[in-house]
Amino acid sequence: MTSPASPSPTTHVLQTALVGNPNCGKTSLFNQLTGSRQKVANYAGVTVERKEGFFSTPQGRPIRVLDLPGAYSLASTSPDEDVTRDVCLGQHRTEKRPELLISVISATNLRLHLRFLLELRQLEVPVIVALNMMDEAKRNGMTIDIAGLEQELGMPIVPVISLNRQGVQPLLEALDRPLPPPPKALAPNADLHAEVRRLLQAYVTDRSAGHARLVDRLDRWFLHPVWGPVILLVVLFVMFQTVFAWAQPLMDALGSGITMLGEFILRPLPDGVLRSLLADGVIAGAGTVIVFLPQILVLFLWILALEESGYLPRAAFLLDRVMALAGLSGRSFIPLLSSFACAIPGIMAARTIQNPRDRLVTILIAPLMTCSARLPVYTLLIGAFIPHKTVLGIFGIQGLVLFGLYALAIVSGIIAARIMTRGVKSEEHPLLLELPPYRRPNLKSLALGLWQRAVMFLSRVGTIIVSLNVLLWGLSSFPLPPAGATGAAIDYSLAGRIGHLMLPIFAPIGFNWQICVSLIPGLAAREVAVSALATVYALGVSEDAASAKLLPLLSSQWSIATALSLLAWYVYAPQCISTLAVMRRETRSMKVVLGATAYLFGLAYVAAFIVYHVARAVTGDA
Ligand SMILES: Nc1nc2c(ncn2[C@@H]2O[C@H](COP(=O)(O)OP(=O)(O)OP(=O)(O)O)[C@@H](O)[C@H]2O)c(=O)[nH]1
Ligand SMILES: [Mg+2]
Repeated sequence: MTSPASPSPTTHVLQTALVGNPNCGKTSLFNQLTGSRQKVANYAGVTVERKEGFFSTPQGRPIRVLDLPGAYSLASTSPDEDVTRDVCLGQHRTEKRPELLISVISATNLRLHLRFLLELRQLEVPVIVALNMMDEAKRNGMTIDIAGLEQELGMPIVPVISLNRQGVQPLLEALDRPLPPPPKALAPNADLHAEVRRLLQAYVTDRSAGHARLVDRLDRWFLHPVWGPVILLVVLFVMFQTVFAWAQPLMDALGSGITMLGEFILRPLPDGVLRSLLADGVIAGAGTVIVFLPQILVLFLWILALEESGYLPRAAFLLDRVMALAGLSGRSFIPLLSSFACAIPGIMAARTIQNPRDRLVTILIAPLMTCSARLPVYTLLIGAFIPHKTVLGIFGIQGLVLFGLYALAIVSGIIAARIMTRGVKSEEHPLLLELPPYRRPNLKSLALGLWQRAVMFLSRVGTIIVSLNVLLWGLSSFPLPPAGATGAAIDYSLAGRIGHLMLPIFAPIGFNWQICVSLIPGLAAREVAVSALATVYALGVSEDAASAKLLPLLSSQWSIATALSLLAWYVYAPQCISTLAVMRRETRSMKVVLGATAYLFGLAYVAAFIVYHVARAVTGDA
């Protein structure tokens, strides 16, 4: 990654690294300095890898800065903290030891953060202290004698607010001054806790009691043994209801827009291969997936707001007992929760788990958590087969079914983890989780986060989805049917034949050959199954494909048992190459990847089989 100020090769580039406790604002500071947009959220353990960036000071000094995972001390206990320790001690495989450490500490949590700062003194590397979150400190009525503390610690301290560029200006100016000398190391047997207490007493006046009371009052509700879980359930429930309710009008508008655009593009084209490629391959494929953008954005609006609010670690704390049912600890909660956005960051977040067994099991069940790529498949099938009605006046049945699919995945994950951890005794250690302050989500960063998601989704549609779909279109259009053939052309194509060949395996779970065809490109990425179905069905019908809507087609051609079976398949099937690749990278074991693939496909098949046959018995379908 390069920032606007990539240095010229001849000048010396100062090597620096941001070091500090988790959640003190290192990545926020990194983003302000370098203009990048790395992930920031209000809980410990967001950054799990080092990230590099470049910038220059107001006087033009070129600087390379590393954003490091948060650590509580240099005695690392998990794979993410290893990176920080190795870089600081100069033991990292590829990173040289930084010439300057920028120690980030939060003014609102000095008791914890000063301890790590004191530990850095033994490194004998120059340190500049970025005293972050000065806005909150001021709001809470804290006063800090910066000059006094600076003198005592022997390191320059600059107050910063990492929420905007202006707030980090003091640090930029400090970086223009000559490097400070390395601070003097403390005596090897010094009591760091006692030292921190002394420093706080001498230099900090904390009047944030009122603020602390507010946090306590909120925690009394959110962490309450009965109300806590009730609130969590209500939050999740409302979230899934709104995914349907808020997004629907936008999806309808987007759908009509795409149909109009398609007609506009296709009108001048004569019948033939080009028209079919555009209509059945590109427009039917990309169009059917793009309409899901509003739903994905509503889901992410919730996720981003929850991440920033400080609520997530509280939910993890509440669910510690539920996680114990799975043989795991609350530590696995955030990696698993991240997997609801996408399993890839979820699997990477498992680096924050110290216990290797818990880490592996978390990685293995992360793909079961319902990632956002499943949403198009779920919504399409729910839209086609589940009536758009409400029960008890307010709960949409469609939202309920969606909630049910998420719940099924969670319950399955717990059972799978339970089985995997059976017989292997976990070292019992109590859950130690840092509860961050509550914070009102910042509208600008929410908007920015949503924008990034939208760009990511659309570029996925524009690249992987369209290209796979064009490939599928080719396979479904050629070879052309023999002269005088009567059936649909796709029956004679390569894809049609492959679909028919696969049928004996999938017929017992109610899949038809069209679904079989869509499963193949759907192996690369889940949403592709939707665009692939659109193409296969568009090519199979005689009227103009752009007007052939997938939803009514499915509801008229599939039985509800088939639809439910496919939904069950999608709860489990590991249809995402990138997830498997990240699993391989994080566990460094092909055996784990193959095992995970086998167990997930096995589960998918069994679940689809049961659902199909039960649904047929219930609906009286022949
Ligand atoms: N009010 C306020 N909030 C801040 C400031 N700097 C960061 N934050 C918030 O603090 C939280 C943590 O920020 P991050 O930048 O993700 O922290 P980090 O140190 O990189 O955390 P890890 O990667 O988990 O170690 C987020 O909610 C930020 O929005 C600040 O100066 N003022
Ligand atoms: Mg970070």
